Amino acid sequence: MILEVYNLNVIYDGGNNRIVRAVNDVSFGVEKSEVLGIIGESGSGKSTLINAILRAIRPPGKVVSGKVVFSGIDLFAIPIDEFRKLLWKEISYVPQASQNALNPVLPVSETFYYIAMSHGEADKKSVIERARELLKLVSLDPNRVLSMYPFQLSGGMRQRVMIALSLLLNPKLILMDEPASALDMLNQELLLKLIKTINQELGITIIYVTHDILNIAQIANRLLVMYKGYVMEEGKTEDIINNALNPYTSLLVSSIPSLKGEVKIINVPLEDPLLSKEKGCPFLNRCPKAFGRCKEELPEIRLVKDRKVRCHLYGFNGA
Ligand SMILES: Nc1ncnc2c1ncn2[C@@H]1O[C@H](COP(=O)(O)OP(=O)(O)OP(=O)(O)O)[C@@H](O)[C@H]1O
Repeated sequence: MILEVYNLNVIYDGGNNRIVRAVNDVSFGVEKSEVLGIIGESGSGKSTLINAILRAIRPPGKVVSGKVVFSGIDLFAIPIDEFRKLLWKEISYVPQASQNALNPVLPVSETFYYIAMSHGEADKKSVIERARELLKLVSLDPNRVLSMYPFQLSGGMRQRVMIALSLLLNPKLILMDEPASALDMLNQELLLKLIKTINQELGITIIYVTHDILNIAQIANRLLVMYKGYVMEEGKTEDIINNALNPYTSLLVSSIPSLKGEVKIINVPLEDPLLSKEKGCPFLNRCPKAFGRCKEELPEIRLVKDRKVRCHLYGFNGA
């Protein structure tokens, strides 16, 4: 395993007992060289989970408990400056609003150099040489792009520059938070192809966070399905797409028109964020299969063959 997350709990404390439990007892592992897709609708805690792994939760947010281990290193236990040394070099991050993440007053070449320099790579010539290679890899023309400022690049180009930047110091793991969300269809397709190349040809492990199951199903080896901060199901992409076990996952899968031939309209209003520790299943109010026990008891995560699922339908002897 390159990354292991154990029993992670993150809250946002809004005062007056308004506590949002954004990440609830989340545990999972990521194998070296795989693409893990983390999927869930808006507000399910995906970004909070990624930010927690990156030690980037700020007040009113708080990591209440949990442990994250990267290549044997306990990420929460090391001093923050040791942790920062791992960023870009070992773990890179492509943020959700990646289009706005580039420094607006620096040309692209200086951004590459700044990041390399802040990690001890002082030879500008070799940094720019590497930047050229990477820009070519992401299908951009280095002769044009290196001297351009972010405002001169289109959204799709900026996104690709960010991905090139994330590769600059040869990381082993890249965390991507909704990288395709602001792109048009064509750019989304190009991005997915690029992520496949990065994973398969460079052997880099990727965690890809999204609400778009159609996109993620094309590139992820495994999926982790989140709802209201809970992991509802985890398994191989193929198994989940062909035979979702949790009713929430079924709902997500049935929204893929090209795979299932129909689009189900979910006409149940979205719920408020989770404000208190719930008694029953987090999906109770929207679940077509809910029964008595679902109201009373939060289902545990159970192993069903090689799948993990949180649902009382699978509560007895892993049946
Ligand atoms: N700074 C904050 N203060 C209070 N609550 C927050 C804060 N950030 C996130 N939350 C809440 O935490 C929960 C999880 O949010 P999060 O952004 O992690 O979800 P998400 O799945 O990434 O959603 P999206 O795809 O919209 O980014 C939501 O209920 C959200 O309202």
